[in-house]
Amino acid sequence: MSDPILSGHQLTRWFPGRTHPALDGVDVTVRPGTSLGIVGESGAGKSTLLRQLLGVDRPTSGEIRFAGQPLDRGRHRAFRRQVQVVFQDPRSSLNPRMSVASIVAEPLRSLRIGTDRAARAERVAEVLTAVGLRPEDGRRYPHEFSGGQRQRIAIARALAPAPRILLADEPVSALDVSVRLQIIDLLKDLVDRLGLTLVLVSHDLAIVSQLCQEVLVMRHGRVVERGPTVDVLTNPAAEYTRALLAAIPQLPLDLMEEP
Ligand SMILES: Nc1ncnc2c1ncn2[C@@H]1O[C@H](COP(=O)(O)OP(=O)(O)OP(=O)(O)O)[C@@H](O)[C@H]1O
Repeated sequence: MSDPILSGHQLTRWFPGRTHPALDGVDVTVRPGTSLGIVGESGAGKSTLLRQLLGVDRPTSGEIRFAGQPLDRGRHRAFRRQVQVVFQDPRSSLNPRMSVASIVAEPLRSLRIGTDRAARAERVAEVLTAVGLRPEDGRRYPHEFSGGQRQRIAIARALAPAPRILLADEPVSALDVSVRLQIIDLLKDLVDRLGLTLVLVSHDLAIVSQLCQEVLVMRHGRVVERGPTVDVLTNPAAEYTRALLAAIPQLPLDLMEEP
């Protein structure tokens, strides 16, 4: 088995004024080329865990390691290039005053990738095409796009610096039901095509079952169950997982296939 690319060891996170920790001794291991889903109800600690893996929030105790090294000095350039994120709501994550091309090029500028404007413009056109938009869409502004297209723009921005790891926090839950499947299919396709490592937070086990090989079930800041998604969904060990499963109207038909 390959070494983890990203891992968290005994992560605990207390927020001031709270009587319980948001994370309580969580271990998580992400191996290159795999996909991990983090599920649980609202308040379980999923987003807090993702923010730790992204290095934007520090654990009260415990350690994040990236490529075998502790991330204790903060997010160094290689980390910021290789670990990118897509958030839930593209409306608030895209600056309305910037053109799509500027938005997508932003990580290239801040990470000083690409020597000149022409090289950056070429990369922007490339990633817009990869997410199903047109290079000329770069001249337009976020409000001119639908919710699903705006999430495609956010995904293009995340892909621009050619990351190895894509973190996604509820990437389809702000979208109309009709476009959710399109974005799930796009993520699936990109992960396969680019060999990305995916860590996906979702309250929805059905979405995790479509995108992730492994799943980690959280409750009250702790991991209650983990394992291959197919095993956890077809034969859940924890009562809590069974309750989450019972809340899904119908599991996808392809559940038994490898995602
Ligand atoms: N900045 C903060 N200050 C205080 N408490 C916080 C903060 N961020 C999160 N919490 C608390 O930590 C706990 C875990 O929150 P978190 O957002 O990680 O859960 P979640 O599983 O992602 O839920 P949701 O699906 O609702 O986002 C909750 O009790 C939440 O209120």
